[in-house]
Amino acid sequence: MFNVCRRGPASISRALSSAASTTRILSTRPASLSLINQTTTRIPTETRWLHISSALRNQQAGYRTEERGEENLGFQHQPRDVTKFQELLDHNMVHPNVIETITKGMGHHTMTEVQTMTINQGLLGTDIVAQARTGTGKTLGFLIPTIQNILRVNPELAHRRNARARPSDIRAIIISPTRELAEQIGVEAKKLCQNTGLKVQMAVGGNSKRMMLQQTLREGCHILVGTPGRLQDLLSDEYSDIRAPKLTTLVLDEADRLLDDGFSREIERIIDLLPNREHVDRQTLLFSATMPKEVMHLVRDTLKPDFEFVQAVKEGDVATHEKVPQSIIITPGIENFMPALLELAKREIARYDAREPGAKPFKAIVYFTQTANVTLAHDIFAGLRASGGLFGKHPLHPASISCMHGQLTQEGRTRVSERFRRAESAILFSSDVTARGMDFPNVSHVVQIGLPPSAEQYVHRIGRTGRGDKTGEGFIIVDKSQLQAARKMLRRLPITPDKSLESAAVDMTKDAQLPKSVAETLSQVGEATKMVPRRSKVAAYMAYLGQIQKGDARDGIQALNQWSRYGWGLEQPPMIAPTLAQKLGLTKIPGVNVGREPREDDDFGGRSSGGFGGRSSGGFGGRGGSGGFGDRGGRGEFSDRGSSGGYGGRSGGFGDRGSSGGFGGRGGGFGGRPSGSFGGRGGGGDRGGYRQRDTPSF
Ligand SMILES: Nc1ncnc2c1ncn2[C@@H]1O[C@H](COP(=O)(O)OP(=O)(O)OP(=O)(O)O)[C@@H](O)[C@H]1O
Repeated sequence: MFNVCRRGPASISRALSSAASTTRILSTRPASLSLINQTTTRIPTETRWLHISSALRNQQAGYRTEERGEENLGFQHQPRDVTKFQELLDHNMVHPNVIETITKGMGHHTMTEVQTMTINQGLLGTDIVAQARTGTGKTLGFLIPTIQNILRVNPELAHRRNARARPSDIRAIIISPTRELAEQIGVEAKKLCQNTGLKVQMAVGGNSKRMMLQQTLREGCHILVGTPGRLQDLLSDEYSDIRAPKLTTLVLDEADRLLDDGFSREIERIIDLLPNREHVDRQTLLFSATMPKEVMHLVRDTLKPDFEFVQAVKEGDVATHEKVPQSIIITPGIENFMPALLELAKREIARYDAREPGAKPFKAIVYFTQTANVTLAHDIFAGLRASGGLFGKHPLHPASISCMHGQLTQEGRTRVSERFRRAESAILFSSDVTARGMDFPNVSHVVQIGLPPSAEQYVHRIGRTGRGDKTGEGFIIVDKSQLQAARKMLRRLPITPDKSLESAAVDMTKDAQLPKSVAETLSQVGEATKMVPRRSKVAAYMAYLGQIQKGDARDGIQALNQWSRYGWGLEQPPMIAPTLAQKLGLTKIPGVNVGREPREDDDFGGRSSGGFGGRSSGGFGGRGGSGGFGDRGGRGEFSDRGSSGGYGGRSGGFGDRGSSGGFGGRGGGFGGRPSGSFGGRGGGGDRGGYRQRDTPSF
C-alpha cells in the first residue's frame, strides 16, 4: 500500500503529479521544522519519515499547548504512531471513556491504515486532507480526533454527569453532502460520545427544524452534524441560538463533493458564519475516497498552509478494492437491462439457496443516475410475478424490493434506509443519494445501470459493498450506445467483461429462440413492465434523454427508441416537446418524435401504445400474429405455461399457445417444447434461432 503524508500544498501537487511508487514519500523539510528550530539528522530512508514526523510531533505538541495556553490537564496526549485503539489509551492519547466504547462497544481493536495515519496526526490539531478507499473507517478517522480535541480542552466533558450544555457550546461542525450520511455520522458520533458528557445534534434538511431547535435548546450541543443547506440556515438564523464562537474543529466528509460546484457556495457561506480562524484557532479535516485534481486547489482556501495530505490510495490508482471484483455487462439495448438484472438476482439467490461456497444472501443496491429510472425499475421489480399466475410467489423471494431517491419524503427515506439496513436479503433501487458514505451492512452486490455521472461516483457506488472486512461484487450494465463513453470514463478501473447472463445478450430487435429460463425471465419482466403506467416510462425516457451527449445523439436516440419499442411495446417513441428538442439540439436527429405527449395514461398497453408489445410490433405476445402483450391478449400471455414461450419479434409474440408461439413469429423458433433447447421447432435460420452477439471486450 502506498502512503503519502506530506506537508503543504506544494507537496500535494507533487504527490498528485508524481509517478506511482510503492515507498513512502519523505518529508524532507516540513514547514514547522523551521518554526520550532528543529535540525534534521540523517535517518535511514525506510524509517526517516516516521522519525522526523515523531520528533516533530513531540515538539509541535509542546509548541501548540504553550501557544494555546492550555494547562496540562492530566490527559495530554503523547504523540506516537500507534495502531491499536487500546494503545491510544495506554499512551494517554484518547480518553478511556471513548476508547472503551470503541473496543468494548464497537468491537474494533486494530486501526485501519487510514485511521492510523489520521488519528495520530489529527490528535495534534493539524489540518488534514485524507483520501482512502471506501469502507476503510474514515468516519472514526475524523471523529476520534474531533472528540478527543474537545475533551483535551474541556476534560470535564468526558463524564456524563457534566452533561449540561447550551446551543452555543458547539465545538465541532461536521458537514456531509446527504441527509442519510449526516444521520449515519450523527449516530456514530453519539455512540462514541455515549459515555461522555458531549452532546451531539443533527441538522438535516427534510426534518423538522423546530423540533431540532427545541431539542438543542433542551440538551445543548458540542458536536453538530448536518447537511450544508440546513447548517447554513441554522447558523444564519438569528433566532436559532445555534452559534459556534468556540469552534475547534470543522470536518467536511465527502469533501470533494462538498467543494464541487453543487455545494461550494453553501460551504463558503457556512465558513463565513464561523469565527475567524485568526481569532479562534480551529482544525479542519477533509475526508473522501476520491480527491479529483480539480478540487484540490480549492482545498488551499479551506486549510492552513501547513496541512497534512494523508493518502492511503496509490497515486493515480482508483479507490476501489481488490476484494470487490468488478464486471461490465454490455447489452445490445437498454431493453435488456431489467431482464439481465433479474437473471443476475435469480442466479445469486439460487446460489445462496444451494449453499454454494462463497454465496451470501443477495443484498444489492442498484444505482441509476436519474430518479425516474429508479422509480421505473423499482415498479417493474416490485410487480414481478412468478410464471403461473398473478398470485405466484415473487421470483426473487425472499429479497424485499424498495427504492430510495431524493423525491421521497424524509420519513420515507429514513424508513427505507432502516429497512434495508436490517434486511438479510433485499434489493434497493437507488439514485446517488446513497452512493457516498452509506454503511449498509452486508451489501453483497452493487449494480450500476447505465453510465454513472463520473468515475468518482462509480467508485463511491461500488464502495457500498466490500466494506470493513467484508467482500462483495460490482457490476455495471451498459448498452452498446454507451460503451465508448463507459470505456473513456472508466478506463482506469479494474473492470472485466462478463458474458454469463443470457438475457443480457438477447437481441430483442430480431427473431430468436431462447432457452426456457431466459424466455421466462423476459416474460416476467414484460408482464411487470406492462403494469407500470405509461407516464413512468415516458419520464424514464426523458430522463435518459437529458443524459445524451451531443456527439452521440444519433445513437442515443436510436437506443432510447429501441427501448421504448422492444422494452415497452410502444409503436412510437414518447413525444419530445419542441422546446425541449430544440434545447437539447435534437430537432434534426432521425427518430426524434417532436410533439406533445397525450395527457391521459395508457397503462395497460391498450390499443395504441403502452404496455409491453403494443398492437402490431411484436412484444410478448398474445396470439402470435397480432398479439403484442396486453392489448387483447388477456390470457396468460407470458408463457405462463412454461414451455410455450417465445419472444416476439415482428409478428410473433410470446405465445401462449404451447408450441405455436415461439420467438419470432415466422420462423417459429425457440420455445415450443418444454425442453427449451435452442432452435426448437423451426428455429435457426435467419429469423429464428438464438444469435449470440459478440460483445466487445471492455
Ligand atoms: N478499525 C476498524 N476495524 C474494523 N472495522 C472497522 C474499523 N473502523 C471502522 N470499521 C467499520 O468499517 C465500516 C466502514 O467504515 P466507514 O463508514 O467509516 O468507512 P468510510 O471509509 O468512511 O467509507 P466511505 O468512503 O464509503 O464513506 C463500518 O461498518 C465501521 O464500523
